[in-house]
Order: sequence, then C-alpha cells, then structure tokens
Amino acid sequence: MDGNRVTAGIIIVGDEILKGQTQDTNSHFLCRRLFALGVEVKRVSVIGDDLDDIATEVLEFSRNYTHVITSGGVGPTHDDMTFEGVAKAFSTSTAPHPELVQVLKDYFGPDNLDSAMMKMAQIPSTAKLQYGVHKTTGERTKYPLVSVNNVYMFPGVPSLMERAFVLLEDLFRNPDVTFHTEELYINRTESSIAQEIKTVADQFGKSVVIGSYPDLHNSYYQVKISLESTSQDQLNKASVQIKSSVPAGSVVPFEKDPVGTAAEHVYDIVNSKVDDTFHTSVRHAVSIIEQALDKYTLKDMCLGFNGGKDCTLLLHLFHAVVQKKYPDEIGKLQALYIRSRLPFPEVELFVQQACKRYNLELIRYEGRIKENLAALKDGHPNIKAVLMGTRKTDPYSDHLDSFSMTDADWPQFMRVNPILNWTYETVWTFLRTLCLPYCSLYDHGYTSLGSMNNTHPNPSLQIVDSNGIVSYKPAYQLLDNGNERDGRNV
Ligand SMILES: Cc1cc2nc3c(=O)[nH]c(=O)nc-3n(C[C@H](O)[C@H](O)[C@H](O)COP(=O)(O)O)c2cc1C
Ligand SMILES: Nc1ncnc2c1ncn2[C@@H]1O[C@H](COP(=O)(O)OP(=O)(O)OP(=O)(O)O)[C@@H](O)[C@H]1O
Ligand SMILES: [Co+2]
Ligand SMILES: [K+]
Ligand SMILES: [Mg+2]
Repeated sequence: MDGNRVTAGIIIVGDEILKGQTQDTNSHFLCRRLFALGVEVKRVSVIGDDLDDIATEVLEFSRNYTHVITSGGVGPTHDDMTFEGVAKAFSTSTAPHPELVQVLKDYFGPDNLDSAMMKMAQIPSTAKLQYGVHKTTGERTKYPLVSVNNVYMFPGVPSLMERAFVLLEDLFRNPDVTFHTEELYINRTESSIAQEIKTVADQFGKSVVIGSYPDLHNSYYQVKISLESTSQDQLNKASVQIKSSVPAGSVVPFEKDPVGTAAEHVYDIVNSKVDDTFHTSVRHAVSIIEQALDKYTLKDMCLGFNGGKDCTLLLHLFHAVVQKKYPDEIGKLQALYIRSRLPFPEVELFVQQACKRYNLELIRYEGRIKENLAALKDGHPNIKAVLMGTRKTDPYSDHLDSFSMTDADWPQFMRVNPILNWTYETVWTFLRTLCLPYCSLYDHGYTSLGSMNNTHPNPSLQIVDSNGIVSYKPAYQLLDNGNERDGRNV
C-alpha cells in the first residue's frame, strides 16, 4: 500500500499574499486537482519573494515529497526569483535557455522582447521544459513549464496557473490510487455523536480517513462527516457502520448543489405519476411560469424578491424552468427588491446570497412599494410583468388569478402568481425536500417576514423551558395553516 503513495508539497511564492493584498486561491485549486489525481498533498507553504527562503523551502520539500509544485515568481520583474531560488536549492546557477529564448521570441514577437522579458528565459542550468498537450486537439502548448528534478514551477496568476496545470496534470497522476469519498449529513450536535464517530474512525484506522465538520448555519444538518478511502469497499463498510451507530433518523438527506440540479429535480416532480397536493401544486406553478415565458421575454419580466419564503421557492421554480427551457439565457434572471426602511439584517444578507447563488440581476429600491413601482416603470420601461410569491391567504389576495394586472390605482404591471393556491405546508415541503437555502429568521420562529418594526416570531412556535428561557421552533413546524401571519402587526 505504502509503495503506491504519491505525495506533494505546494509552495506559494509572493509578498502580496503574506501582506494580505492578494488572497491565495492557487493552493485550493491545486489541492483539489491533486486529490482527484490520487496524490496526497502533505503540506502547503506560503513564502515571500526572498531568494534564500525559496531555496531553503524548495530543498526541504524536494527531499520530503514526490512532487513539489511552486506557484508565483516566474515573471519578468525584479521581485520574480523562483528560478533563481530553485537553482540555489540545487546548488546550480541560472543561464539563458536557448530553446526558451526561442519560445519567448515566437510567443511575444522578437521586437517586443526586452531585457526584462529575457529574464523569463534565465532558468536553472539543469532545468527541463515540460510541454502540455491539449486534450482535444492533441496539439503541444506553445509555452512550456520549467521543472528541475521533482520541482515544477507554475505561474502565480490563477488563470495561467490553472490552464498550465490542467494540461500537465498527467505528470502528477498516481495510476494506482483513486480516492473515493462520501459525505454524511447529521442533524445532531458534533459533541453528541463524537464518541460514535471516534469508535468507527479507530476501527478503520488509516484505511478510511474520517473528518467531522460542524456547520452552525445550516438549516438541514449540524455536522458533515466526510469519509475518504482508496478502497470503495472499506469506505462503504465505514459508512454503514456510522449510519448504524448514530441515533436513528439523525442522518439526513442533503443536496449540496440545489441550484445546479434545479431543473432536474423540479421536472422529476412535474413528470412523476404522483397526484398529491405537493406534486399538483408544483406542476401547476411550473405551468404558469412556462405560460409567462411564452407571453414575455426574460427582459420583460422580473421576480418580486424580498427574501421571504414564498418568493424564495418561486425563485427556484423560475430558475428551474429557465434552466430547462431556455438554458442559453440562464444567468439573466431579473429580480426586484424593494427594501423596507427597516429591513432585518438577516433578510439583507439572504437577498445578497441568493443573488450570488442564482446569478440574479438585482433591481433595488428603497421605501414604499407603490412609489417604487412607479420608479420601476420609469427606470426599466421594458419590464411588463412581475412574478410574485403571493398566495390567496395573503391580505387582499383571495380575488387574484394566476395572471392579474395590478389594481387600477397602482402602476400597471402584469402580476404573475404561480403559487396562489399553495398551502403554507406545501411551501415548506418544497423548500425542505429540495434542501433550498432560506432566510435564517425562519429557523427562529418567524413564519412571515415584514420589517423589523412590525414582525416578531410567531407566538404559536414559542417554547419556554423549565428555567423560563424562551425560544422558538422553526417555521416549518407550524401546524395550523391559519396563523402564519400571527407574528405580523400589519
Ligand atoms: C410588484 C408588486 C405589485 C403589487 N401590486 C399591488 C396591487 O395592485 N394592489 C395592492 O393592493 N397591492 C399591491 N402590491 C402590494 C402587495 O399586495 C403587498 O401589500 C406587499 O407585497 C407587502 O406584502 P406583505 O405585507 O405580505 O409583506 C404589490 C406589490 C408588488 C411587489
Ligand atoms: N418589497 C418587496 N419587493 C419585491 N417584491 C415583493 C416585496 N414585497 C412583496 N413582494 C412580492 O410579493 C410576494 C408576497 O409577499 P409576502 O411577504 O407574502 O411573501 P414572502 O415575503 O415571499 O414570504 P413571507 O410571507 O414569509 O414573508 C413576495 O413573494 C414577492 O414576490
Ligand atoms: Co408570503
Ligand atoms: K473538525
Ligand atoms: Mg414577506
């Protein structure tokens, strides 16, 4: 087993990283790729642009690991000294490499080649040039990577480093090893399952590496347990062992990428043969969104999005339908957020995160809804229809249809209401079975969100413990559909 091990050490070179001016993302990229290649990364080191530091670190890494990957310090300026540092590590010097000089001439044009650029051809005398091969065309790359012994010197600019690495990754691949992984999600505290996990980890020793990662902000689980092994069989055994030793029901299903898999999961529901309230509600909502997309282009439409649960689920459905029917236009969904004067910070944060997650184009206003809809007409004359998460149980909404113009005394927009007939329970079934992220206030007893000055946790979710300490159950545990807005003053 040990004979098949391939290890790597990564050295990130750059003063700008140590000073906090640039955040290193290269080590994360390299660790991820190397892991997938069956290579164990044993150490990552970040050092400054200093000749002796580079030489010392490279020498030590070179002795200890199968491969050493450096990133940074291979450019044309005075502070780029990785080549010199590596030369020093191996007690040699740098000299212009004729082949590399030619490459630079071909690459940049002979007239553009100044003395600073020539420095990029000054490499350790024992260096090799490694050319990558394009996987699809089989063509050799124009610009080679420089290596000395087991040290490979990559550029620091992430896009260049990543491109070069992908083309050369066969240099590092360990053909004998594949790391198999599994993640288990557990809705108990880390301390309450620590003993059980330790027992399994001890039993499997080094054959299955087990990690435990608490997540304090997840609505679905409290601890992620990661399992990793070179043997699928051992991995499966450890997984079964963990599942049977933690309390029954504590391992929960979790979807890591609900946005990426949105269309697939939503249309599974749409196309299934089941006819219960949940499936019928989803089917109906999807058909209304599809109709809206027949009538309006994406530019004509926006989603009314204030971070509430109803528009959160609608955002997901909207995204799923566009992902399925208009895959080329994904990333162009427009959302309208009219922020109240006293928004909850949790709502603000959630809106921001949702924008990133779904790649929304957010149109933002602040203040009264009616006035801002007039501003929307002026500022975005293209928008004709607004998708809304309104349900019939909302105030003044029982007369609405799936397509209803705004009232006569309001700025005129088509209101598209795909979830008008959804029940409170169906809303939560949807959000929770698809593992969608939702505003954290809902986990603390809020069942409908307005502004800070008029919204409280729902009294029916209150729990008072024996010391008189008050807390609230999550919104999805509200049983009576009638009192969803009991935490609202308006
Ligand atoms: C795009 C849009 C159009 C609206 N059109 C109307 C309308 O025509 N008539 C009306 O009384 N309220 C209208 N409203 C206000 C809503 O009915 C509701 O009062 C508002 O969304 C606040 O909901 P909440 O009290 O449940 O948080 C509209 C709101 C939005 C975002
Ligand atoms: N300030 C706003 N900006 C944009 N759209 C809004 C705003 N207020 C309401 N809407 C639209 O009206 C719908 C109904 O509002 P409502 O507050 O009932 O639902 P929600 O906020 O999604 O969820 P919750 O009922 O839990 O607060 C929202 O889903 C959204 O589409
Ligand atoms: Co609502
Ligand atoms: K840990
Ligand atoms: Mg609301």
